[in-house]
Amino acid sequence: MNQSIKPGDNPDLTEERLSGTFDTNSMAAVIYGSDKLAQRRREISEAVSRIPELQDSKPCPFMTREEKILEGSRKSAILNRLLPGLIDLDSFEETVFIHQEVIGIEGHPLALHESLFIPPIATQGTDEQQKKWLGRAQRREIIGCYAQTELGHGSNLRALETTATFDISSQEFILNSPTITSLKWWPGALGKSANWSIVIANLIVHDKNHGPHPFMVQLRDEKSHEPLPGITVGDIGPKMAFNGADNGFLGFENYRIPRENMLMRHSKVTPDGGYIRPPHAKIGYSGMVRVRSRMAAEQGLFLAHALTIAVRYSAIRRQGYLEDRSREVKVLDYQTQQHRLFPSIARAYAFIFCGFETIRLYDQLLIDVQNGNTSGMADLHALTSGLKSVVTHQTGEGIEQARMACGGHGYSMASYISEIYGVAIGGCTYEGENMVMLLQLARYLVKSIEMIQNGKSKNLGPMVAYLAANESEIDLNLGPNEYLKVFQYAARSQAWRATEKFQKLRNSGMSKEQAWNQASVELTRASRLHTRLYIMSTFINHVGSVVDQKIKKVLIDLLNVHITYEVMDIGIYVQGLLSSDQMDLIRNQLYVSLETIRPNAVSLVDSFQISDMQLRSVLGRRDGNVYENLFKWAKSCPLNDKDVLESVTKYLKPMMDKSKL
Ligand SMILES: CCCCCCCCCC/C=C\CCCCC/C=C/C(=O)SCCNC(=O)CCNC(=O)[C@H](O)C(C)(C)COP(=O)(O)OP(=O)(O)OC[C@H]1O[C@@H](n2cnc3c(N)ncnc32)[C@H](O)[C@@H]1OP(=O)(O)O
Ligand SMILES: Cc1cc2nc3c(=O)[nH]c(=O)nc-3n(C[C@H](O)[C@H](O)[C@H](O)COP(=O)(O)OP(=O)(O)OC[C@H]3O[C@@H](n4cnc5c(N)ncnc54)[C@H](O)[C@@H]3O)c2cc1C
Repeated sequence: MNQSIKPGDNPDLTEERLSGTFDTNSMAAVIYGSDKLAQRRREISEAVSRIPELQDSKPCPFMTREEKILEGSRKSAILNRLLPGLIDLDSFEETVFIHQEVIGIEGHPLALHESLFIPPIATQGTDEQQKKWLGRAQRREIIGCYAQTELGHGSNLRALETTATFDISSQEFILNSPTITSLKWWPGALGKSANWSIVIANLIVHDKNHGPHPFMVQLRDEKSHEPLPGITVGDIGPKMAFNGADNGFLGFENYRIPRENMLMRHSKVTPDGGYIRPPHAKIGYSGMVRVRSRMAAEQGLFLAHALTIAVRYSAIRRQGYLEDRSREVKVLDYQTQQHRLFPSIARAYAFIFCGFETIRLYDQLLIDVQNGNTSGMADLHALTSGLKSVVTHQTGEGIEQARMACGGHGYSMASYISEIYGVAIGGCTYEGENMVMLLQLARYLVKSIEMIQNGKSKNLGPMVAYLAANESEIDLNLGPNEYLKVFQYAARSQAWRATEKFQKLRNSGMSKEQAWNQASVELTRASRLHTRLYIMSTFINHVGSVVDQKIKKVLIDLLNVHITYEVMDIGIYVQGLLSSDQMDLIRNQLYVSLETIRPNAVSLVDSFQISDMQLRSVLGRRDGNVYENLFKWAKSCPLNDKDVLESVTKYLKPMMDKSKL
C-alpha cells in the first residue's frame, strides 16, 4: 500500500500509487534503518507542519540573500526554543532532519555548528575542554564554525599559513595570518553569524612547526557581536547556491588565546613548551573523515529529492502518443525517460544504504580511537575519500538528468531542482576536492597491489582482497554475484594497469611525484571503479538482508536496474572479459528491468517520504496538482506585484517612444 494517497490528488498520480506492489512505510523503514527511525521522521514532519511560525514566509526563490539569512536565523532561534519538545536532543540525525525540514537545503547560520564545530570539541577536546565548551555549544549559547581552508590553500593542508605560536611567558598562543593568501576563506557561518570557531593553524613551539592543529578561538564579543581586536572577519559574497549560509573570511593579527584553547585530547603542548605527539599523525584530520563518512547518505538524499520531483512530475506530465492516439501518454512511459531516471533511483537507494554503513563504520572507529586503537584509520580514510568523490559526482549527474527530464518546467526555480543541484555539487569540492580525494584512495590501492607483488596478499583487508584474484571467465547465467565478478574484473584490471603505469614511469628514472602525476588519470579511474564496486557490493548485501518479501522483491528489481546499468556504463573496462553477445544480453536485461520497475517508480520515490515543506517544489508536490500551483507560484512572483515596472517607464518606454517615426 502506498501511504501517500489522499482525496483530491491528481488522478494520474493516484493511479501510479495504486499500481505499487509494496507498503511505502515498510520501504521507508528499510531506507532509514528501522521502522522507529522512519516513524520519527514522519512524526517530526507532522509536528512541524502544525507550527505556523516555522512555515516559510515566502518561497525561497523569491528571497534575496539577506532575506534567506534572516529567515534561517529566525527559524533557528524558534527551533532552539521548541527543539526539546520536538526531537531527541541527543540524536544528531533528528537535529539535522528537523533543520532541513524547517529551513531547507540552502544553508543557515547553524548548519556547520552541529556538523563541524561540536564534533571536534567532542572528539578532540580533553574532558576539561568538553566541560567548558560542549554544553555551551549544545545549548547554543555560542555559535561556531570550522575555519581551515585559506584563500590560497585548501586541498593541501600542509601548506596552510595561519600560525599559532606558543608564548611560554604568557602561556598563550599568538595567532597570525602572515599574508593575504593565509586568510581563512570559505568557512560556513563565519561571515556574520558565528562568534567562536575551531581554527586550524600551524602549531609553532620553540620555532618548530608541528603542522596543522585545532584551536578554539573566540571571534566576536559575546555581548556586542563585534569582531574582537586582532580579528578581521566578513562574508565572502554570493555563491552558486547555498546562499542561506554566510561563508566567510577571517584574518588574525597577533591575536592571543590561552594555552588551554588548543584541543588537546590527542596532541598536547605542556606549560614548559613540550610537545606530545598524537597516537596517529593524521588524527587531527578525523573531523573531515567524519563529515565525509556522512556524505554518501546526505548526497543520496539530495538525489532522492530531485528524483521525487522528476518521477512524480513525469507521472502527471502528458506529452505525445504511444499506441492510443486519443490521449497523450505520461512521459514516464517513454523508455528514454525511464532510462534517464530509474538507474538514478537505484543509485539513490544504493548511496543511502552504503552511507548508513559508512556512518556505522565511523562510529566504530571513533570508539576504537578513543580506546587507543588507530589501526582502522587508513582504511576508513581511503574508503570515505573514494565514496565522497564518486557519490557527489554521480549525484550531480543524476540531479541534472532529473532536471532535464522535467523539460522546460525543470529549468524554472519552481521545480527547485537547480538549487538542489547547486547545493549537492558543492560536495564535489568541500571536504576535499574530488580528484584530490580519489588520489588519496589510489595511494591505498597502489600500496595494496605492491603487497600482492611482494607476496603478502594474505595481509590485504577484505575491501581490497579482490585485487589478488584471477578471474578471466564469467558464466553469464547472470545473478548479482556474477555482475559483482564482472565489476571486480574491471576494478582489478584498472588498478593493476594504473599501478603498473606508475611503476614503469618510476623505473624509467622519473621522480615519484612526476610518475604519480603522469599516471594520475589512470589512478583516479581505478579509484572510481573500486568505489563503484564497493557501492554495488553493499547494495547486494543490503538487499540480501531484507526480510519483508514484498519489499525484497522490489529491491531485487531495483538492484537489477543498478547492476545492469553499471556494467553497461563501464563496458570499456570489461571488453577483455565479456563478448559482444554477453554485452547484448546485459543491455536487454537492463531494458527488461526498466519495464519491471515502472509500476513501482512513484512508490519508490514516495518511500523517501520527503514532505512538501522540505521539497519546496511545485513540480514535485505530493498531490501532483502541478499546473494550478505553477500558475499561483508565477502570480506570486514579486515582479508581478505591479503591471508596469520602472524598467519600462524609465528606459524601455522612452526608447520605444524615441524610436517611433
Ligand atoms: C543544525 C544541524 C544542521 C546540520 C546540517 C547538515 C546539513 C546537511 C546538508 C549539508 C549541505 C551542505 C553543507 C555544506 C557544508 C560544507 C562543509 C565543508 C567543510 C569543509 O570543506 S572543511 C575543509 C575540508 N578540507 C579538506 O578536506 C582538505 C583536503 N585535504 C586533505 O584532507 C589533506 O591535505 C590530504 C589528505 C589530501 C593530504 O594530507 P597530507 O597531510 O599532505 O597527507 P599525504 O602526504 O597526502 O598522506 C600521508 C599519509 O596520511 C594518510 N592520510 C591522510 N589523511 C588521512 C586521514 N584523514 N586519516 C588517515 N590517514 C590519512 C594518507 O593516506 C597517507 O598514507 P600513506 O603514506 O599513503 O600510507
Ligand atoms: C560550499 C562550500 C562550503 C565550504 N565550507 C568550508 C568550511 O566550512 N570550512 C572550511 O575550512 N572550508 C570550507 N570549504 C572549502 C573547501 O573545503 C575547499 O574549497 C576544498 O577543500 C577544495 O580546496 P581548494 O578550494 O583549495 O581547491 P584547489 O585545491 O585549489 O582545487 C583546484 C583544482 O586543483 C586540483 N588539485 C589540487 N591539488 C591537486 C593535487 N594534489 N593533484 C591533482 N589535482 C589537484 C583540484 O582537483 C581542482 O581541480 C567550503 C567550500 C565550499 C564550496
